[in-house]
Amino acid sequence: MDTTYDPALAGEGADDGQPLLYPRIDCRDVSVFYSGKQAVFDVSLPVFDRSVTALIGPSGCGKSTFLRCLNRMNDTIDGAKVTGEIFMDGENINSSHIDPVLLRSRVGMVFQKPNPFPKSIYDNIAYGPRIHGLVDDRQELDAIVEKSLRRAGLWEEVKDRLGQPGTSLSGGQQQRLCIARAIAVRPEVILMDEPCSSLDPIATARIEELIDELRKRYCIVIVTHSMQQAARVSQRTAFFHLGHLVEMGDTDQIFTSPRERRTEDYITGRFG
Ligand SMILES: Nc1ncnc2c1ncn2[C@@H]1O[C@H](COP(=O)(O)OP(=O)(O)OP(=O)(O)O)[C@@H](O)[C@H]1O
Repeated sequence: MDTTYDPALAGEGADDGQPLLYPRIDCRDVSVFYSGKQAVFDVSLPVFDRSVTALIGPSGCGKSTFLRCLNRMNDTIDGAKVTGEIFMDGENINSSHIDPVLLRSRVGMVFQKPNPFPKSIYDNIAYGPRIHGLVDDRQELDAIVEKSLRRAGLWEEVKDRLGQPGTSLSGGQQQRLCIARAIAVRPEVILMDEPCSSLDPIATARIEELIDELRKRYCIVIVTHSMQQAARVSQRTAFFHLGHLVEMGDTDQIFTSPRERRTEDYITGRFG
């Protein structure tokens, strides 16, 4: 499928029966500094809707730092400064009138290590919809909890133990719980920072299947150390090196015929 970025198509549906593919997020000249030291350099890239974008590159190249720009998580880091523009549905998310807490409900995040709240399975999911005022009564809340757990592929495993602590689940189940928690507040975008790095191969395969299912509804951006994972789950791949975006393209193209020598060297294991 051709996903070449065309600003003229932004916000328009495809007319060929293919999934809607337009930039949900458009990053322009994004740089990040930690206490004045630059970690990300002038990165411009589109992030398409209803698809998975993988950020790959050697350790320390700025993948996680860049990911955190997309929901302003760098705001929470002392000394971090972000410049450039990030448009989401045409609005610059760094504008002073954007409420970062609301933004983070639209742009959910799943971390490396599953981090369920010290609450029941039910309350892990119910917490977000409650504080964001998304529900009027218990019935509606029950429905959101069930729907989110179903979408995260966890419902059948936990429906009879919703009152038990989220931390009583296995690592893979906890990660699916965290994904369900992100989904519960009806995000448009889901950011995942190495979501499988603490999981065994079976739990990893389960999360990868889930990501593939979720991409039909959401815009997903994933940081991964695993090139195999990027190749399996993503449709677009961005390769970072030393804080620079070296190359971005359709995942097939990046892995079979990269344009840049540095990308080729990385994916063929010559460095990294
Ligand atoms: N909170 C921070 N304070 C200061 N420097 C930071 C901070 N977080 C990251 N950095 C620096 O920014 C650069 C990019 O780090 P980042 O974690 O984004 O890279 P990464 O590609 O995600 O690495 P990894 O794959 O190892 O997780 C590194 O030089 C790192 O040391």
